[in-house]
Amino acid sequence: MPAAPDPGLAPVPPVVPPRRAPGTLRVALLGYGVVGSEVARALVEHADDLAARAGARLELVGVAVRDASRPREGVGTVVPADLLTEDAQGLVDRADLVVEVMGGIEPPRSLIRRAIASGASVVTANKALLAAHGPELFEAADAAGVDLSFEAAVAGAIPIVRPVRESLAGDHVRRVLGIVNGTTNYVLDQMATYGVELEDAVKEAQGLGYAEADPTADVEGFDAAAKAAILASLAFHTRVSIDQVAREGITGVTSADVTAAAQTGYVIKLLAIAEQTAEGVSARVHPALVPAEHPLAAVRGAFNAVFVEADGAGPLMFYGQGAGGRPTASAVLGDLVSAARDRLAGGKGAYESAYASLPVLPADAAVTRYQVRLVVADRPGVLAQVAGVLADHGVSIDTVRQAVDEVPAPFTPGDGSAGSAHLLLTTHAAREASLASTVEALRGIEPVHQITSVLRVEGV
Ligand SMILES: NC(=O)c1ccc[n+]([C@@H]2O[C@H](COP(=O)([O-])OP(=O)(O)OC[C@H]3O[C@@H](n4cnc5c(N)ncnc54)[C@H](O)[C@@H]3O)[C@@H](O)[C@H]2O)c1
Ligand SMILES: N[C@@H](CCO)C(=O)O
Ligand code: NA
Repeated sequence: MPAAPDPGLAPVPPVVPPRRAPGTLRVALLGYGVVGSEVARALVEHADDLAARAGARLELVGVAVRDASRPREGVGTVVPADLLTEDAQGLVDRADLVVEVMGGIEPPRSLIRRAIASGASVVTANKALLAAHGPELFEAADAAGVDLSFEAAVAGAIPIVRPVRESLAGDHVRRVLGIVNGTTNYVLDQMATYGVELEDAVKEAQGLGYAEADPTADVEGFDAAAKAAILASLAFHTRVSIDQVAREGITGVTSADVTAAAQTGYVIKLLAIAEQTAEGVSARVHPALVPAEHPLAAVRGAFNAVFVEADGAGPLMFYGQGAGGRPTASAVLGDLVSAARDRLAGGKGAYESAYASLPVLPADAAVTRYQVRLVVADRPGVLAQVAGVLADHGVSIDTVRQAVDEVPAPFTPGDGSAGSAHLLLTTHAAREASLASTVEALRGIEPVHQITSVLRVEGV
């Protein structure tokens, strides 16, 4: 009788069927601007590495632009000129993977739907589109069994979508505080560091390729609001759209505010905030005072950072470049390689979960602390009168400072009239609605000459 085979050497049947021979996946690129040109460059220049990582060659089969005859850097040298086309639909129809870096709602929305319907996976950097029409696109991608990936849409190069969606899928996220717009962080930093005026700093940010085509989207907080909606949806497994995000941009921030913040131990940042409370989810974007010692205060220039607080993990901070062609292309290419791998493995990757269906709270339900600067008559009893107004509205004072010699202008920008004093009140946490009515009431009392600024305080 032959000896029984040694179980240690017995052939083990393959559990996973062998992968099909590496082939080629056709990549359509929609848009050849700041981001698209860098994606195209990498696809051409790093083709061998990308093929080895993806498991198939990622062949750039076309680049959709508005005007294919216009000369463009890299076209004819890095990227063959005959790849440029004005027929985006025709290009989508002959692709396995579609990269949308055009921006705007249409035609990207229709093109992405068309790609999904034809069985292609999609990578997009388009936060405006996802924040407005994400659910319909995710549902279509789920139904078609294809990926719709968007790491570049939130905080550019920083891996944040994947960590929140996948690495934290077993935890309970409570709060996300993000500096998610490079342009406004650059502007506020230039104002704080060099005393540059807001408009001049915006022009510089445009020149550096950080700003959206219409920089109002950055300065007025729309771009950050789109990212807040996406982050809130991911973090809380629910759906939040951009029109549910309370939004205030940085145009009301003066150089006096920036200087006063520095003098009182704060930095002004435009924050995207997503929070879950017992009542639901709140998402908002506004300038805020961040304590100088908070990690977000150290985020300079056009850099982005997202601070996440989760029950199990505790505080986490994700930091890096949130804008610019190459950084953003890095996130797009990471998604592209993942989508290619998923496709070769015969399925789709991680998908969005919105099972929680949480109510999204109105703007005036947000609870935070405030710093109010005001100019009042300098006479006995005024402080008590001001404190009384706050008490009447259920807003509790944490600290009061009166401007004295060691805190010179611009902490004291008042009306310059004799006999006025400059107060700085910091409150305990209060509802936005209570604070708004408090400020209204303060404006109505005689000893208050001027309310110089009202800023929310976050990260304390
Ligand atoms: N620039 C950044 O730092 C950055 C960072 C993250 C995300 N994004 C997002 O990436 C996307 C692209 O941004 P960008 O800065 O590269 O923009 P861009 O304006 O520099 O480039 C857009 C490109 O799309 C093309 N295009 C636009 N509409 C078209 C149409 N209807 N038909 C054919 N082509 C069209 C333009 O010709 C151009 O080539 C946007 O969604 C943006 O929000 C940009
Ligand atoms: N305009 C955006 C680009 C990145 O989404 C910014 O300034 O951050
Ligand atoms: Na990102």
